[in-house]
This record gives sequence, structure tokens and C-alpha cells, in this order.
Amino acid sequence: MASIKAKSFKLALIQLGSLNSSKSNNIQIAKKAISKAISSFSKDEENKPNLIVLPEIWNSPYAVNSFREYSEKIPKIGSKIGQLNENEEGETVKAMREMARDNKIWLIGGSIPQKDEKTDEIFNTCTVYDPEGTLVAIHQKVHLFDIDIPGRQTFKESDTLTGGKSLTTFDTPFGKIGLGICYDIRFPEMATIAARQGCVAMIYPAAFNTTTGPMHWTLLQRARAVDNQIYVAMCSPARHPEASYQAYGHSSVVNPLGDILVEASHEPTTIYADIDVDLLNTTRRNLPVTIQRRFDVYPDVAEKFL
Ligand SMILES: NC(=O)CC(=O)C(=O)O
Repeated sequence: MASIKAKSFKLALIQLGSLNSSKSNNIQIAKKAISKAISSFSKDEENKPNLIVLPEIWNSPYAVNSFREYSEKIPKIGSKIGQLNENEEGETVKAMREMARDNKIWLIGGSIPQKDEKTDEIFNTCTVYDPEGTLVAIHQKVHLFDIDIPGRQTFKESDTLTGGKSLTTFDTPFGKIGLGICYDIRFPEMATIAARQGCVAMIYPAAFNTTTGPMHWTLLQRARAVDNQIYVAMCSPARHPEASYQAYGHSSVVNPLGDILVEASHEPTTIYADIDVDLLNTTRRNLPVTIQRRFDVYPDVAEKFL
């Protein structure tokens, strides 16, 4: 794996606030937050973010009994802005294409509930758009959030959701990016495979809660970053006092050394980080674990991705 060929870039994570049960309200909030993040660089084009990330399930309440109602059809990778009618793609996808095009950015559109019309299954799905509004990647949350910490946090996504069956990376002019959604970060194989395929960063739209957030949010990001010598980012919704699910917030970005570059509180905000490819490659040169693996001692599933 060793060094990575990529260009340094600026990442922005939008910790959306004031989300409620109105999908169109939530879309307007996301639109405004993105144009505000971009317009604040109108006199400083060079430092404008190249890649913007939204949180997990931002157009719907994060609740198992809402996912079907808010679900949308997601069209195929490669579909372009203005090509499809409203029966072929949902209003959130259409809006995200416009957010990417109007602001000339790459957009990781957090996640939204997706309905597969053929199978009637619902997925927790992240879509990615290039600056023309073309859909370039789709990631369906692989590991469903089914946990029970009695008296503190119980959630069972599998009551209404189906888990995805594949891993996702996508190429940009500044490098390859790996995607996961929230609970996916607890499964280290995903980040390891993405890193070994040449990703410069793993990005997770996410919504930990006030029980699991303090326990593991930062630890998991730092672990995935240090193990794989990549950047790791998680983008959460802001906490909403009236929501049934209390999101942790704390959107953050960690560098390949495991340093937290930036971390939000639980309020609505946008945070920025420079993804420095030289630092990544220096880390790998100084601590060459990426070329010291001993697959003769532990032949594992990731070996075929060498
Ligand atoms: N919400 C999730 O998918 C995951 C989470 O909150 C946790 O792992 O903790």
C-alpha cells in the first residue's frame, strides 16, 4: 500500500440542526447550510471546501417507524441532473444534485431511507454527487444498528431496514474516498479494505447517541485512522431536544496519526479540515506498518485486496 497518489483538499462537515418531521423543511435547511458554508469563502476561493458531507438520516426522523414513510427511490450511478422525472428519483436526491451543482462541490449526501421498488426493501443509503450533480456512488449501510443497552439505548434498525451487501469507494480528482455509515465504523475490516484499495479517507455520515457517543465516538475514529494511516471523518446531526433519538453531535475529523483535527459540540455548525496527503505519506514512511503486514502469519479476508 505504502504511499498514496492524491491531492490535498478541504473537507467540510455540516452538522445540521433544527431538523424536524417535515422532509421539505429538512431539505431547505440542508440547502441553506451548504450555501452558507460555501458563500463564507466567496472572497477566498482557494480555501473553499472541495467536498461537503451531510449527516446520517437527515431528511427523516431517525426512527424505525419513519424510515418507510420517508423512503425514496434512488436512481442508478451515472444518472445526471435533469435526466429523470419525479417517478424515477425522489425529491431529496433531486435537491442534493442541485446542492452539488449550484455550489460546484463534491457532495456526500449523508444518508436517507431508500426504497427498492422491486423488492420493497428499505435501506439506509448514502449517495454521492459530483459538481455537475451526477450521482457517482451509492453506499447502503452494511451493518444495521441493532443494540440493547438496557435502560439507556435500544435500537433495532433491522425492524424495518435491510443491510447493504457491498463496500463502496469512489474516485475524485483529489483521491479515492471510502464510505461507511455510522455503525459500519465498528467493523474495522471496511476501513482496512478501503485503505488497502488506496483511499485517502474513510467518511461516515453518522448519528451516535448520548450513550454510545461518549463511550466510543472518538475512540473508533482514532482507531480506524491509526490502524490504516488514513483520514477519518464522521458527520452527525446536531442534537435536538425534542427528538426521540438524541444524537451525540461531535462531528469530527481525525488525521492518520490519530490526532483530532477538529470536533464540533452538539450544536448546529459546520466544521472544516484540510486533508493533507503529504502528512499521510510521511506517516506511512515513518511508521511503515502498511508494508509490514505478515499475511503468512494471519492470512485473512483482506489479503486479496493487496
Ligand atoms: N446509530 C448507529 O448506527 C450507530 C451507533 O449509534 C453506535 O454504534 O453507537
